[in-house]
Amino acid sequence: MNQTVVNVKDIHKVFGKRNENQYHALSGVTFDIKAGEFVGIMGPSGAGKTTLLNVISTLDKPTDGTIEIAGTNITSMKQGQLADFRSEQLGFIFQDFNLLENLTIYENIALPLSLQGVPSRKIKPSVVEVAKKLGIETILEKYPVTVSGGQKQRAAAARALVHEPAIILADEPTGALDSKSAKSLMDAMVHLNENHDVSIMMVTHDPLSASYCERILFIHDGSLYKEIHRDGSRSEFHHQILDVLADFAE
Ligand SMILES: Nc1ncnc2c1ncn2[C@@H]1O[C@H](COP(=O)(O)OP(=O)(O)OP(=O)(O)O)[C@@H](O)[C@H]1O
Repeated sequence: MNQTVVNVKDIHKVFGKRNENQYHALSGVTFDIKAGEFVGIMGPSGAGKTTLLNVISTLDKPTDGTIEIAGTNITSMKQGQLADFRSEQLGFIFQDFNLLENLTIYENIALPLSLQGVPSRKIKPSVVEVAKKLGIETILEKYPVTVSGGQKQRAAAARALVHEPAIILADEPTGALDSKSAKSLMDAMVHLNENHDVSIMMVTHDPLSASYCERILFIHDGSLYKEIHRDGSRSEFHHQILDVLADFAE
């Protein structure tokens, strides 16, 4: 049986103080992500996707409910412990790459390990290995400004992966990429997921990027609206996704 990497149980998030205008951004969301799964989170604007990602990322606390990541209950952890947990167990990929411009691609990828105090002789093999997995081993000495958007996002993916986190959390990773770079990033993510057993949770608005996932959770008005699995081809799954999104437009 597959191990559970993320267990989200009856999560609520209420913004605003009691007696004021309160907003229920999440209302009882429950789901699991198993080790080695590639799960997409979709839903209309304002549905609660970013709020969900923030509470799973430990960047915000749910008002109620529990979240376990790699067997640890993060909802009961203190701030200091959370920072350590985040840097050891989570890998992040954002829309805008967040690479440091004055560091080389190599130094950017090495950053999570440098911050953890890993000696540099141990860092090098890890950086080279992850760069090979993402096909960017030839640009390691370059600076971000000199490489393409697609290469920057692969470097960001390598940085998210170098410390072997329990899960990669991606927020609109293809949002700033042209369609060719987006396709090659999604191919790279599928390769990591299928050949290296990397668990990924990705929030996206883009049905084509989402079609690379194995399973999509649709959030609507702070609740889980629907869940679909990919059984056939990617193009069939793409159509299934578009059908669910059409429900929201009605
Ligand atoms: N700090 C906050 N204070 C009050 N309301 C908030 C706060 N953060 C988010 N919200 C509200 O919670 C709801 C869910 O927001 P969220 O950003 O999670 O949606 P989303 O699905 O990620 O939307 P988008 O696709 O537009 O990014 C929105 O109505 C938003 O206005």
